[in-house]
Amino acid sequence: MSNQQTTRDNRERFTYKDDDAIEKPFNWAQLSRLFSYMKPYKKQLLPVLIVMMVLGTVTRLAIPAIIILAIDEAIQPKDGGAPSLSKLYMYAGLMLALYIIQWAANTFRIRFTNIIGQRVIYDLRQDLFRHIQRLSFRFFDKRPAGSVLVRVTNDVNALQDLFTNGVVNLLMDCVQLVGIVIILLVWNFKLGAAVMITVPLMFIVSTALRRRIRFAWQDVRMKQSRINAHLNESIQGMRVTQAYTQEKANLAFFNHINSVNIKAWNKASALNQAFGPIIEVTSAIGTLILFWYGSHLIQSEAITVGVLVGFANYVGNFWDPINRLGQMYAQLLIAMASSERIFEFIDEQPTVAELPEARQLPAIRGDVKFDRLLFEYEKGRPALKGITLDVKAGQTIALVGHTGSGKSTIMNLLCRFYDPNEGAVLIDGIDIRNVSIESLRSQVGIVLQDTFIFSGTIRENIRFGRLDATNDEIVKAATAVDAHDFIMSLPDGYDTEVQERGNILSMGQRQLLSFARALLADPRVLILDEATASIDTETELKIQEALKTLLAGRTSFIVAHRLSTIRNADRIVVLDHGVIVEQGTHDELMRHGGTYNGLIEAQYRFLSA
Ligand SMILES: Nc1ncnc2c1ncn2[C@@H]1O[C@H](COP(=O)(O)OP(=O)(O)OP(=O)(O)O)[C@@H](O)[C@H]1O
Repeated sequence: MSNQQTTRDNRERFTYKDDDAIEKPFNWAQLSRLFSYMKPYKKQLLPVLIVMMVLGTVTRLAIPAIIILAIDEAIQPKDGGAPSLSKLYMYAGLMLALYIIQWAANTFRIRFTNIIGQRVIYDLRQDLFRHIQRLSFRFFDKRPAGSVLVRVTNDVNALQDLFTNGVVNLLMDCVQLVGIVIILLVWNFKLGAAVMITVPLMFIVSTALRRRIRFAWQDVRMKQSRINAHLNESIQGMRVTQAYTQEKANLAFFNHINSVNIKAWNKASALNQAFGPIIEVTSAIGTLILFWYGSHLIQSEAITVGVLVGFANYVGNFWDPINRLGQMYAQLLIAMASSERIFEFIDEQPTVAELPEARQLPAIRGDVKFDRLLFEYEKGRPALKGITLDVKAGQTIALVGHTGSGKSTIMNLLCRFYDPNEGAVLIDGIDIRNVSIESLRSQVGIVLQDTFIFSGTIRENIRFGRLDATNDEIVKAATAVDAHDFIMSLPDGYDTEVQERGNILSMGQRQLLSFARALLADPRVLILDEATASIDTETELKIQEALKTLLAGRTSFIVAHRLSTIRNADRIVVLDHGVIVEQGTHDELMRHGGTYNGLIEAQYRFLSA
């Protein structure tokens, strides 16, 4: 294979779906929704802001006026009198005072808006996380974890500048601009209008550029989002990458997306910088007009030198906010794009919704009935095709069948991670769609094959089953499933810190922890997805014993892989392509000589091969 070929393959190694480009620059409804997050702080924010903004703006606008007075009354008095040093000192003192007030007002405003801005960001992130936690499995099925992560981190961060100083600066710049325009026009209408004649010109020239800047930043955001999604996936899949020694190939792909990102960034920032010269040229033209036309007016004694100097000062101040507004425009666009992505998540409704009139599921006995369940994850591909099963409280049911036959799906419906397309799941005769999700899941426990261990101590990981459990109860639960000894052999016993996904624990140990967790939760109905990984015989025995303790007195459904578990079940339900094909005890099914018999014989053949 040629080198070139390899590079091309690497570029196409992973595919990430780009977000759609946003055509409209502004969506006012969305902007107002974004600003509604500032509402709770309105009362706190407004009075302080108004005072600080007025102080900042008035002092800034007053300084050139004092310069005019200093020239026209102290340095070269209009009435032809002698220059006055004492007056000059007075004006200088006044200017110094104004500068100090301006500095104090601005410093206070910036600190204050930073604090409020951070609170708004906090609220937004909190809102987003609260909502994401409510979303159903279907939502997560469709998206890589990385893309969800990026919205809670990067997209919310992108709003930071806007909320901390952006909005206030925008307001101040607008007020300052309007103030300068009014002052210039009132002071000398002709000169004012002449100086500002270049403004519409600048807007026309920059229109095309603004559009290009907008698309360029959008492109940068997409490229960054791709990097984030890939990074997340790479870190999560690091073991597989290293096991298959794919580091070099992955690096080549990363290099590709990384350099594409840099190119996009360079392009956008070059376009952004082109905005500066446009403003500089227009401001230079404005200044030329000012001095050319202003000196005419001085000659005809229509204005004084002081007025010309004051005008020059105001005109200088006039272009600063325009320049900042240009930059602010890019910031606003980024904020718009990010808020659209954030609101898309916030507007996503959980597909498994709680009825408004949902009642609490009373303490249950544990009778479970699946009534003619039909279910499909994707339209046209049914995963369950009419499942009916009646289970009495306290029974243990083993679900067996080929991979993809629908075992986990039945369990997903019992926990209400999804709702069936047709049919119903009843617990003690109550349709689980009519009760609150919390009251259901607090009585239906699930132990997954891939035990999830969170960062924290072993104790806290077990306590996950019931947050108000005492330390004694935790030890009791761990002892009951025979996890106590191994926990005590860890460096800090129950206080040993385990990292995300429990990397320091073995598979068997993780399973025992998850049993302890479930035992602590003490649900009436227990679902257990048995691990397929083979473990040593001693641990296997331990797990079987622990299982007995865990299952005692509960209605249990086990997606079973071990013959020992299957044999101990009250009933074995055999699934095939979303249909129950057989059910009965081990002996009955073996005698029957059907699918189950085939599965068991295949397992024996495999074990003795
Ligand atoms: N989140 C999902 N989105 C779309 N299809 C899915 C999803 N989960 C499962 N399926 C499909 O539904 C069918 C049943 O899957 P299910 O996970 O219930 O099988 P299973 O019997 O538990 O398999 P295994 O023993 O391999 O865990 C399969 O065809 C599978 O491809």
